[in-house]
Amino acid sequence: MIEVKELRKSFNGDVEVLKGITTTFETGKVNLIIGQSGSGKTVFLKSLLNVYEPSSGGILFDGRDIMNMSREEKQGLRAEIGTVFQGSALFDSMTVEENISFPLDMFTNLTYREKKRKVLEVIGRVNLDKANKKFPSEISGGMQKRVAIARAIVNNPKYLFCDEPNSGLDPYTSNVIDDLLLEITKEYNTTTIINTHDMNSVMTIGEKILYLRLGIKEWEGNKDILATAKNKNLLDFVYSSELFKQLREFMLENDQTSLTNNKTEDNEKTD
Ligand SMILES: Nc1ncnc2c1ncn2[C@@H]1O[C@H](COP(=O)(O)OP(=O)(O)OP(=O)(O)O)[C@@H](O)[C@H]1O
Repeated sequence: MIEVKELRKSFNGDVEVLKGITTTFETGKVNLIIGQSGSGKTVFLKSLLNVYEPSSGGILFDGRDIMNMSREEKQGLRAEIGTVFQGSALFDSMTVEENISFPLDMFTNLTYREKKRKVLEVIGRVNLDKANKKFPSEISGGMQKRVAIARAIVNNPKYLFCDEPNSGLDPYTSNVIDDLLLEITKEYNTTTIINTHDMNSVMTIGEKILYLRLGIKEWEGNKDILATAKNKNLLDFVYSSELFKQLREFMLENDQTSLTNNKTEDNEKTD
């Protein structure tokens, strides 16, 4: 679990980008951060990772506040975090297998055989068995994402951070990646935090959704209550596309029908 308390971030004492965000991300859940461009999603994610030092507030990784950690403790925590950054950020000159092994080379003293076993295990998990000797330039964008995910989970992380994991992917491949991230979150019991612009992800894997606007937590909830949310800014943002607007109307209509049916059933029971 990651608890965020009154998190603030400004750069060079200038304009405040994060304006006191408080929230909780539970273990074993997929947590999505959404919001317009410039709302502070990346700064938020990088502050949690301590790539940016927060101006004030608290960030507790299962009770351990990163703001009070020594350099060594931060390094220890870093080994517990898997990251999938935009564009996959793979090393072009390394094979798929070597890319995935990288965190094990960096953070562990495992033997060559142990590393190999772990690497092959996650390669199997993300269905890349036939690509392990290939270079990133020889595989598709979707496969590159799967390599990035395999690399992020190879060291059994407690926390998984993903920045726009679907960017540049077609809708089908995006779904495959979403499903994989959800499955991995359950299997590895990670606290998963994903920055996304993908409304399909929001509707399908958003176990928790945090909506940021102008550096403020404007709304939080989950995909099941999104359709009935009342926050106008959130609705304008999420349902800005005609397709999602229609989907919401359909969901609300169905909700209304089921409410009416329930009422009738209740009345019948009392009659
Ligand atoms: N290193 C930095 N120094 C100064 N200002 C920054 C820095 N990084 C981000 N900002 C500012 O913080 C604000 C939020 O940026 P951020 O990248 O977090 O937005 P975002 O919600 O992730 O947008 P997008 O969806 O386009 O990626 C922007 O106004 C941006 O200019």
